[in-house]
Amino acid sequence: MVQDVSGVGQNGLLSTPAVSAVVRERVGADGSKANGAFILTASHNPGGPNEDFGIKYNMENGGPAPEGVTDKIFENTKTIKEYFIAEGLPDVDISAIGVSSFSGPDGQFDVDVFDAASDYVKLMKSIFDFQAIQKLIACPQFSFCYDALHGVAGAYASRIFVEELGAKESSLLNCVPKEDFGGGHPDPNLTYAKELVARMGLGKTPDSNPPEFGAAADGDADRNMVLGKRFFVTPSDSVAIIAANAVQSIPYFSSGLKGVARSMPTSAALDVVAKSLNLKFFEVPTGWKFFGNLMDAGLCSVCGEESFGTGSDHIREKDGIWAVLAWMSILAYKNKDNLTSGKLVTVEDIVKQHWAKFGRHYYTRYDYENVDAGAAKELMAHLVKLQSSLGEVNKLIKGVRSDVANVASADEFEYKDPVDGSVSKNQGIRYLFEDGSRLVFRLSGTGSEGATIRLYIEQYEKDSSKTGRDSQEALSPLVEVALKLSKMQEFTGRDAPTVIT
Ligand SMILES: O=P(O)(O)OC[C@H]1O[C@H](O)[C@H](O)[C@@H](O)[C@@H]1O
Repeated sequence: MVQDVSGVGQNGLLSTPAVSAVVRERVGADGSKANGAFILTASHNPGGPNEDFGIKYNMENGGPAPEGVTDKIFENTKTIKEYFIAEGLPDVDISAIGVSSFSGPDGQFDVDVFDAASDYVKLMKSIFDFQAIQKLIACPQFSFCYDALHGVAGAYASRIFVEELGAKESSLLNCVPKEDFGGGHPDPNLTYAKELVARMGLGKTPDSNPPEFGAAADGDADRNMVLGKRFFVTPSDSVAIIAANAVQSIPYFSSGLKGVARSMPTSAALDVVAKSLNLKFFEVPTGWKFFGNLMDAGLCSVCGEESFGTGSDHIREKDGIWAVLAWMSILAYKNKDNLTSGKLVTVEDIVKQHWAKFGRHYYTRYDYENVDAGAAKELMAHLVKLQSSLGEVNKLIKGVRSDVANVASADEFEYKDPVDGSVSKNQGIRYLFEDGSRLVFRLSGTGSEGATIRLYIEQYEKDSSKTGRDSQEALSPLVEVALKLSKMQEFTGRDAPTVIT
């Protein structure tokens, strides 16, 4: 949050006593005039007159608004006294491409309906080697299934996977976008993408011959889940594997990665890749907005979140279809010499080879949804209080599980943006163990009822002979410790999480 800011805003826009934001001009990236693009500036004076520096919020990059801007918008909403509703707006046929002109009270206005999928296909073709992916898809041993969960990804999936890359129509599952998502919950995870999970051989009554590669998207297609035959790839592993293979497999990255980034609760699998490849690395708070500044400053090429978001600097949001094309590119590259004969390198092989080289981060997330908001706050306060006496914490841990390492440090995650200097506090409670394990507790910022407590559990295993365990089993000692430490049941009344991923 920006503090101690001097100056008075102009035009009355986004101007508060605490922060002044000035609409300078509407300009495009190349300096040309552009509609609806704002460059907001605020001056920041943290340490006295000599340390004054400007903060530039570049809102035309298409990314989510940074905290400094949303905070100011929120402040301004408190002063709204009235709003107007336009009645009698003409209907626009959004199924027909072209410009429709209307006359309004202020004269003629145009509505331009364009085909976003064509623009997107063009962009993807400039990033990936479509010919290499076509060859993979044409290979008789390869099979693929894509589940759009009746979200918007369906429209893009048939254009890209079927029309451009030659996949069979039958590869597409739930790819007709529906307003009600066909009655399902369009969340690409093992709980909600049930049909895909079963088809990939991971359900209770699995298909007998699952495809080699499966993927799902959420309702607005910005998130993704990647699956192999009877195999789940955690989002944390997915971003690490994409980063490790990007330069060889994806033409867009052929000259190297500028850097990589992950959100704090995402596992440290990416950190290990960054270290080994000597890449710039950033750990940011949860929320895609934090990646945008890094990308605009040329510091980050690939990033990801445990919440099934993966992306790159081709845009300023996560991109579910991009992630699937990235995986297809890796599969195409790894199989380029055995598409006509021999056994395919599978998704599972790629992940296991990655673990053998970099070690494995066992990882799971427990969600406690719709918990009483007061109880959730108390639980978090309890965990913060505990952080001041690590001796007591370690005694407690040993009483629960003597095989769990000691906590080496504990804090509330705080981030200072390296580009604009803004500081984001209280971004999750961390307990960091001597063996590299982590427990992270956060309150969800997106839950719709009561509070959602998220508990992230992670353990690093470097010994390649021990990377093949079931993750829930490997993590069970740490889970036990986390539940006792947080007094989860005492505070929330819950003896089990709502969702485990
Ligand atoms: O706060 P949570 O419920 O964990 O949600 C966190 C997620 O919220 C949104 O979906 C953002 O776009 C993601 O970037 C973020 O990871």
